[in-house]
Amino acid sequence: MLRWMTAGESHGRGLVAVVEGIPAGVAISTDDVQDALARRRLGFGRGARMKFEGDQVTLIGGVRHGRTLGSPLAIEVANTEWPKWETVMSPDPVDAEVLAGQARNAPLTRPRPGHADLAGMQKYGFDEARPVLERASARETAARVAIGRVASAFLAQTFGITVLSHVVELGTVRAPYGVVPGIDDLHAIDDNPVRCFDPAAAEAMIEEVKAAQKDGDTLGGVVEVVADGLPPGLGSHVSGDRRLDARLAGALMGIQAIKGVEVGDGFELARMRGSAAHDEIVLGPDGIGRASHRSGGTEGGMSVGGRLRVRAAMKPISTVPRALRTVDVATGEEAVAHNQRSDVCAVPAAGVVAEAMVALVLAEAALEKFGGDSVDETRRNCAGYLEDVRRRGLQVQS
Ligand SMILES: Cc1cc2nc3c(=O)[nH]c(=O)nc-3n(C[C@H](O)[C@H](O)[C@H](O)COP(=O)(O)O)c2cc1C
Ligand SMILES: C=C(O[C@@H]1CC(C(=O)O)=C[C@@H](OP(=O)(O)O)[C@H]1O)C(=O)O
Repeated sequence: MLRWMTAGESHGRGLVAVVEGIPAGVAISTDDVQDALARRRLGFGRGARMKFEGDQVTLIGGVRHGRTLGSPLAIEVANTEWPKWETVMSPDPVDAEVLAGQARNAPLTRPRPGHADLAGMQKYGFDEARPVLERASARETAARVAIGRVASAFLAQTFGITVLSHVVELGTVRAPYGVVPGIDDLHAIDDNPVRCFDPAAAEAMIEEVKAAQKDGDTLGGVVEVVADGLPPGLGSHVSGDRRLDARLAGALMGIQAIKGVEVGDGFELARMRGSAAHDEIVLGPDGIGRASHRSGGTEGGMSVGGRLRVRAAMKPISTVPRALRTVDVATGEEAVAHNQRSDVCAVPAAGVVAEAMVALVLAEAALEKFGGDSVDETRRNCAGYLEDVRRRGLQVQS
């Protein structure tokens, strides 16, 4: 069983993530996690905060001499900006007069449409948005990326699975539909400012971000996560909550601002006839397999083996510089939403977060299927299963 959790506020001392259930023997280092966090910070359109704030990784527990121990893994992502926020975000009580002198502590009473501000104030009984937005903020995704990096190391080292993402839509720009890059191409786009493999689309996406920024506006988009090398049989048809699709969708929808998920050709399939939509079953060189990959790699809530494709749609950033209408909850008067600064677009970063969530779900499903307390044991269990699949004349990679 794999379980995970994060804690920490956007302007707090730092974030903490704990993941339990990763087998012993996974090679992982502080640098690996630090590099994963650096990938999340990239992307054209992100705000000023990405430049001046730093993530400082400390592996607190669960790793010794570069290998996991099988015990809970705890990772701290400390925030280099903490000294500036130490008073405003102090966990301990602060003298009211001292707080009153802090400009950063000015009550945020003009909630932003589309953010968690107003709903959180309603639910938790706060008079202003700070106590809500501090946790709602996608800064928290740094902690998820940290443990996602451990999950992807486990997947790569145990099964040879690679999980990467690319941006398929940004604002109104769409990369050529249905063209899915190979894993090498996906590695190569890491340096691309919008993480889009199609040069013309990437160029248009950059222009679209510039135009939105000029207009004081924000953008969303769609990312696709590709996982290569899956064994068949992750997830199950037997109950809705065990379906791999359901778990992937839940994990991706759990990312801030993600409003839609599709597996494989998803919504496009809904517009096709059945004769064109399904992946026909054929005799391949290595046994019985599939002629196409429109399903995105799952049938009946189970991985079919090979490539998994899942997309997540991100709404435009809700802190719109050309601020939207709101009501000041302190005065009851119409106002414009508070807006200090914001990302214009964070779609490429959301792709990196989506990779982390997919890696965690796949690691969880793989451990359910194969068990094992060490990487060697999990690998052995998987090899025995795949041998049996092959013996029965079925392909292991569709
Ligand atoms: C990587 C990333 C960066 C984000 N950056 C911002 C931002 O700068 N400003 C903002 O208002 N929302 C930003 N968001 C979105 C908000 O966190 C999100 O809209 C908010 O938590 C409300 O949740 P909901 O959109 O799911 O309803 C970002 C989301 C992600 C995934
Ligand atoms: C700090 C991060 O993202 C933040 C996510 C975020 C939000 O509202 O979600 C709002 C912005 O912060 P602020 O409102 O303080 O400028 C982003 O910078 C990060 O991704 O590390």
